[in-house]
Amino acid sequence: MSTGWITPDGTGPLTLPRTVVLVGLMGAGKSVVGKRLAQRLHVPFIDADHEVEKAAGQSIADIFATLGEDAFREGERKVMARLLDGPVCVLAAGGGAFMCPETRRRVKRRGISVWLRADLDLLVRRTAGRGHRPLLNQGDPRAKLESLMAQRYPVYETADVTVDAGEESPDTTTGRVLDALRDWLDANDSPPPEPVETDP
Ligand SMILES: Nc1ncnc2c1ncn2[C@@H]1O[C@H](COP(=O)(O)OP(=O)(O)OP(=O)(O)O)[C@@H](O)[C@H]1O
Ligand SMILES: O=C(O)C1=C[C@@H](O)[C@@H](O)[C@H](O)C1
Ligand SMILES: [Mg+2]
Repeated sequence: MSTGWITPDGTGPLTLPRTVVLVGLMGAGKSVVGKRLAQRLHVPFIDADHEVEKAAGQSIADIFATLGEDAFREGERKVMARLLDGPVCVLAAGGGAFMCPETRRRVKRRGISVWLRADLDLLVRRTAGRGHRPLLNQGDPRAKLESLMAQRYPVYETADVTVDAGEESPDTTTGRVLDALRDWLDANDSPPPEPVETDP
Protein backbone atom coordinates (compact mmCIF):
# COMPACT_ATOMS: atom_id res chain seq x y z
CA MET A 1 0.00 0.00 0.00
CA SER A 2 1.33 3.42 -0.86
CA THR A 3 0.35 6.46 1.09
CA GLY A 4 1.31 10.08 1.36
CA TRP A 5 3.02 12.22 -1.24
CA ILE A 6 5.57 14.86 -1.52
CA THR A 7 4.12 18.15 -2.69
CA PRO A 8 6.99 18.92 -4.96
CA ASP A 9 8.37 22.06 -6.46
CA GLY A 10 7.30 21.36 -10.00
CA THR A 11 8.39 17.75 -10.31
CA GLY A 12 5.12 15.90 -9.78
CA PRO A 13 3.63 13.96 -6.89
CA LEU A 14 5.55 11.14 -5.29
CA THR A 15 3.98 8.35 -3.28
CA LEU A 16 5.75 7.14 -0.18
CA PRO A 17 5.64 3.33 -0.18
CA ARG A 18 7.62 2.72 3.00
CA THR A 19 8.25 4.22 6.40
CA VAL A 20 11.08 6.74 6.42
CA VAL A 21 13.41 6.04 9.34
CA LEU A 22 15.60 8.94 10.43
CA VAL A 23 18.86 7.91 12.05
CA GLY A 24 21.74 9.91 13.47
CA LEU A 25 23.30 11.10 16.69
CA MET A 26 21.63 13.07 19.46
CA GLY A 27 21.04 16.61 18.24
CA ALA A 28 21.20 15.78 14.52
CA GLY A 29 17.60 16.94 14.09
CA LYS A 30 15.69 13.66 13.76
CA SER A 31 12.73 14.92 15.79
CA VAL A 32 12.66 18.45 14.43
CA VAL A 33 13.17 17.48 10.79
CA GLY A 34 11.01 14.37 11.17
CA LYS A 35 7.94 16.40 12.15
CA ARG A 36 8.32 18.68 9.17
CA LEU A 37 8.98 15.81 6.81
CA ALA A 38 5.84 14.00 7.94
CA GLN A 39 3.77 17.12 7.32
CA ARG A 40 5.19 17.46 3.83
CA LEU A 41 4.55 13.79 3.11
CA HIS A 42 1.06 13.73 4.69
CA VAL A 43 1.90 10.77 6.90
CA PRO A 44 2.04 10.50 10.70
CA PHE A 45 5.20 11.36 12.60
CA ILE A 46 6.33 8.96 15.32
CA ASP A 47 9.24 9.53 17.67
CA ALA A 48 10.60 6.16 18.83
CA ASP A 49 12.03 7.69 22.01
CA HIS A 50 8.53 8.83 23.01
CA GLU A 51 7.12 5.41 22.19
CA VAL A 52 9.69 3.74 24.43
CA GLU A 53 8.82 6.17 27.22
CA LYS A 54 5.09 5.49 26.78
CA ALA A 55 5.62 1.73 26.79
CA ALA A 56 7.79 1.89 29.92
CA GLY A 57 5.70 4.54 31.69
CA GLN A 58 8.84 6.50 32.54
CA SER A 59 11.35 8.83 30.95
CA ILE A 60 14.41 7.55 29.14
CA ALA A 61 16.60 9.04 31.87
CA ASP A 62 14.62 7.07 34.47
CA ILE A 63 14.78 3.84 32.43
CA PHE A 64 18.56 4.15 32.28
CA ALA A 65 18.74 4.95 36.00
CA THR A 66 16.41 2.24 37.27
CA LEU A 67 16.65 -0.59 34.72
CA GLY A 68 19.93 0.16 32.94
CA GLU A 69 20.93 0.68 29.33
CA ASP A 70 20.53 -2.97 28.30
CA ALA A 71 16.86 -2.93 29.33
CA PHE A 72 16.39 0.31 27.44
CA ARG A 73 17.94 -1.22 24.30
CA GLU A 74 15.64 -4.23 24.54
CA GLY A 75 12.60 -1.98 24.84
CA GLU A 76 13.84 0.10 21.93
CA ARG A 77 14.30 -3.01 19.77
CA LYS A 78 10.72 -4.12 20.44
CA VAL A 79 9.28 -0.69 19.81
CA MET A 80 11.16 -0.37 16.52
CA ALA A 81 9.92 -3.80 15.42
CA ARG A 82 6.31 -2.88 16.22
CA LEU A 83 6.50 0.46 14.44
CA LEU A 84 8.20 -0.98 11.37
CA ASP A 85 5.45 -3.57 11.12
CA GLY A 86 2.82 -0.82 11.23
CA PRO A 87 1.50 1.74 8.76
CA VAL A 88 3.76 3.98 6.72
CA CYS A 89 5.01 6.98 8.71
CA VAL A 90 8.06 9.11 9.34
CA LEU A 91 9.87 7.49 12.25
CA ALA A 92 12.57 9.28 14.24
CA ALA A 93 14.73 6.48 15.64
CA GLY A 94 16.57 6.87 18.92
CA GLY A 95 20.23 7.66 18.37
CA GLY A 96 21.36 4.11 19.16
CA ALA A 97 18.50 2.16 17.57
CA PHE A 98 20.23 1.63 14.22
CA MET A 99 23.18 -0.02 16.00
CA CYS A 100 21.02 -3.09 16.64
CA PRO A 101 21.54 -5.57 13.75
CA GLU A 102 17.96 -6.86 14.00
CA THR A 103 16.58 -3.35 13.77
CA ARG A 104 18.80 -2.60 10.78
CA ARG A 105 17.53 -5.72 9.05
CA ARG A 106 13.93 -4.72 9.64
CA VAL A 107 14.57 -1.21 8.40
CA LYS A 108 16.21 -2.62 5.28
CA ARG A 109 13.18 -4.82 4.55
CA ARG A 110 10.39 -2.44 5.44
CA GLY A 111 11.69 1.10 5.51
CA ILE A 112 13.94 3.67 3.92
CA SER A 113 16.74 4.77 6.23
CA VAL A 114 17.94 8.36 6.16
CA TRP A 115 21.05 9.36 8.06
CA LEU A 116 21.13 12.96 9.20
CA ARG A 117 24.88 13.51 9.28
CA ALA A 118 26.19 16.32 11.43
CA ASP A 119 29.61 17.39 12.65
CA LEU A 120 30.84 17.35 16.20
CA ASP A 121 30.70 21.09 16.92
CA LEU A 122 27.10 21.27 15.79
CA LEU A 123 26.07 18.27 17.87
CA VAL A 124 27.82 19.61 20.95
CA ARG A 125 26.03 22.94 20.55
CA ARG A 126 22.62 21.43 19.91
CA THR A 127 22.75 19.06 22.84
CA ALA A 128 24.20 21.51 25.38
CA GLY A 129 22.34 22.53 28.49
CA ARG A 130 19.70 19.80 28.69
CA GLY A 131 19.76 16.88 31.10
CA HIS A 132 17.41 14.39 29.46
CA ARG A 133 20.03 12.47 27.45
CA PRO A 134 21.56 9.98 29.90
CA LEU A 135 24.57 9.18 27.70
CA LEU A 136 25.62 12.82 27.83
CA ASN A 137 25.09 13.30 31.54
CA GLN A 138 28.33 11.70 32.70
CA GLY A 139 31.74 13.09 31.89
CA ASP A 140 32.50 15.41 29.04
CA PRO A 141 29.64 15.49 26.49
CA ARG A 142 31.96 16.48 23.67
CA ALA A 143 34.25 13.50 24.31
CA LYS A 144 31.23 11.20 24.54
CA LEU A 145 29.77 12.46 21.28
CA GLU A 146 33.16 12.09 19.62
CA SER A 147 33.44 8.49 20.74
CA LEU A 148 29.85 7.76 19.62
CA MET A 149 30.68 9.25 16.23
CA ALA A 150 33.67 6.91 15.89
CA GLN A 151 31.54 3.88 16.80
CA ARG A 152 28.40 4.77 14.94
CA TYR A 153 29.22 6.69 11.82
CA PRO A 154 30.51 3.57 10.02
CA VAL A 155 27.10 2.00 10.73
CA TYR A 156 24.93 5.04 10.03
CA GLU A 157 26.81 5.25 6.76
CA THR A 158 25.05 2.06 5.63
CA ALA A 159 21.71 3.92 5.59
CA ASP A 160 19.93 4.11 2.23
CA VAL A 161 20.25 7.87 2.09
CA THR A 162 22.64 10.35 3.73
CA VAL A 163 21.74 14.00 4.16
CA ASP A 164 24.06 16.60 5.65
CA ALA A 165 22.30 18.32 8.50
CA GLY A 166 24.42 21.42 8.85
CA GLU A 167 23.77 24.95 9.97
CA GLU A 168 20.72 25.36 7.76
CA SER A 169 17.21 25.78 9.13
CA PRO A 170 15.09 22.69 9.82
CA ASP A 171 12.98 23.55 6.75
CA THR A 172 16.05 23.59 4.52
CA THR A 173 17.24 20.25 5.85
CA THR A 174 13.72 18.86 5.36
CA GLY A 175 13.83 19.97 1.73
CA ARG A 176 17.15 18.19 1.28
CA VAL A 177 15.70 15.01 2.71
CA LEU A 178 12.73 15.19 0.36
CA ASP A 179 15.02 15.62 -2.65
CA ALA A 180 17.20 12.72 -1.55
CA LEU A 181 14.16 10.52 -0.96
CA ARG A 182 12.81 11.30 -4.39
CA ASP A 183 16.13 10.28 -5.96
CA TRP A 184 16.28 7.07 -3.92
CA LEU A 185 12.70 6.10 -4.77
CA ASP A 186 13.33 6.75 -8.47
CA ALA A 187 16.52 4.71 -8.45
CA ASN A 188 14.93 1.83 -6.54
CA ASP A 189 11.53 1.68 -8.26
CA SER A 190 9.68 2.75 -5.08
CA PRO A 191 9.88 -0.68 -3.46
CA PRO A 192 6.94 -1.83 -1.33
CA PRO A 193 7.76 -3.13 2.15
CA GLU A 194 8.74 -6.77 2.33
CA PRO A 195 6.33 -8.99 4.32
CA VAL A 196 6.32 -8.61 8.08
CA GLU A 197 8.79 -10.96 9.73
CA THR A 198 7.29 -13.34 12.24
CA ASP A 199 9.43 -14.65 15.05
CA PRO A 200 10.40 -18.31 14.63
N1 LIG B 1 18.38 22.39 11.30
C1 LIG B 1 18.29 22.90 12.54
N2 LIG B 1 18.42 24.22 12.74
C2 LIG B 1 18.35 24.73 13.98
N3 LIG B 1 18.13 24.02 15.09
C3 LIG B 1 17.99 22.71 14.94
C4 LIG B 1 18.04 22.09 13.67
N4 LIG B 1 17.87 20.78 13.83
C5 LIG B 1 17.71 20.59 15.16
N5 LIG B 1 17.79 21.76 15.81
C6 LIG B 1 17.69 21.96 17.26
O1 LIG B 1 18.64 21.09 17.86
C7 LIG B 1 18.06 20.42 18.97
C8 LIG B 1 18.13 18.93 18.75
O2 LIG B 1 17.29 18.58 17.66
P1 LIG B 1 16.42 17.25 17.72
O3 LIG B 1 15.80 17.13 19.07
O4 LIG B 1 15.53 17.22 16.54
O5 LIG B 1 17.56 16.17 17.57
P2 LIG B 1 17.39 14.60 17.58
O6 LIG B 1 18.19 14.09 16.44
O7 LIG B 1 15.95 14.22 17.66
O8 LIG B 1 18.16 14.19 18.89
P3 LIG B 1 17.54 13.93 20.36
O9 LIG B 1 16.41 12.97 20.20
O10 LIG B 1 18.66 13.45 21.17
O11 LIG B 1 17.05 15.33 20.79
C9 LIG B 1 16.65 20.98 19.14
O12 LIG B 1 16.67 22.01 20.07
C10 LIG B 1 16.33 21.51 17.77
O13 LIG B 1 15.41 22.57 17.82
O1 LIG C 1 22.26 7.86 21.13
C1 LIG C 1 21.70 7.16 21.99
O2 LIG C 1 22.12 6.06 22.33
C2 LIG C 1 20.44 7.65 22.58
C3 LIG C 1 19.77 8.66 21.94
C4 LIG C 1 18.44 9.13 22.35
O3 LIG C 1 17.65 9.38 21.21
C5 LIG C 1 17.75 8.13 23.29
O4 LIG C 1 17.30 7.03 22.54
C6 LIG C 1 18.68 7.68 24.37
O5 LIG C 1 19.00 8.81 25.15
C7 LIG C 1 19.94 7.03 23.82
MG1 LIG D 1 14.78 13.27 19.07
